[in-house]
Amino acid sequence: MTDIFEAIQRTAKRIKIAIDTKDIGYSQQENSSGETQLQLDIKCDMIIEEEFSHVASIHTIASEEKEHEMPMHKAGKYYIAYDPLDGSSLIDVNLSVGSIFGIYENAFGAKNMVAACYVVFGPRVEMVFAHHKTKLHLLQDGEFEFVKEIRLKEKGNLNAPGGTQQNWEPYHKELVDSFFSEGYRLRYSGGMVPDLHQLLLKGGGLFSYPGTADKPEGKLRKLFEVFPFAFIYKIAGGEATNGHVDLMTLSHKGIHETSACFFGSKYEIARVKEVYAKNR
Ligand SMILES: O=P(O)(O)OC[C@H]1O[C@](O)(COP(=O)(O)O)[C@@H](O)[C@@H]1O
Ligand SMILES: [Mg+2]
Ligand SMILES: [Mg+2]
Repeated sequence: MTDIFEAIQRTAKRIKIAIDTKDIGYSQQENSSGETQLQLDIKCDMIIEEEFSHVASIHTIASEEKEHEMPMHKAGKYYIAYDPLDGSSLIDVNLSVGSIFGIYENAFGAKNMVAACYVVFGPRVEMVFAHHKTKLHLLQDGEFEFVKEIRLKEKGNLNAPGGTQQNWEPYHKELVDSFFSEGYRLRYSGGMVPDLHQLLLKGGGLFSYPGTADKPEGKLRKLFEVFPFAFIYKIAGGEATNGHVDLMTLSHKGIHETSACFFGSKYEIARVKEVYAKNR
């Protein structure tokens, strides 16, 4: 696992340079989710593919920017699914973006996840790696330094509601509004990495990306967005659900499948489950 941890650190340093210097124009290509890829999405994907190709323990990779899985080393046991540049549409307005990694053993699938990691590219570069604990690292003078273990409180005070409100179910709107009525404050940038990072570091709250009339299974992709954050939140003492069941119990069809998702501290997720149970 240390070899993977170090490879991710190398990708983070190279992606930081790419973000700072690379032309951010659009490519002519779309990814498997039908989104036009930025030159930078493709560049970051190539950086990660290249760094992982040197790590013998990696068997196969899957990327948001690649249609199919890509085999790497036959003798390796880890399967890594990653989103090379999450929130890339925020680059041109200079908001924070990130990279997300789900690390699976023997095959892709929530039940096989053994570690997860994300890197936030904001005013500073930070990396959160969850294995047996959820640990924060900060890039300083070219090296990542351990900062602290992250633990969520039982209840937070931030609310990050994703999805097109016009298409929310009425009970979902009531749920979101009820947190605001309780004094929760709105925090939503449109980048799941900085939005979920903020909740983790400020003690908790709720991030939701529900199923809606236009996107019944939500927008966020299971293998490289939903499962990694579900794993990270659970190790940090929080919870993650699709409204009905723990996200880590879900199966997946294909590497780009999406799921409705809610991440938060225990109090908020219990409320989500209560409301969704009544509206099945
Ligand atoms: O604009 P919306 O519908 O709120 O969606 C925001 C979500 O989409 C994403 O940008 C999707 O990720 P990509 O940028 O990697 O496609 C998440 O980071 C974010 O939480
Ligand atoms: Mg993404
Ligand atoms: Mg992306």
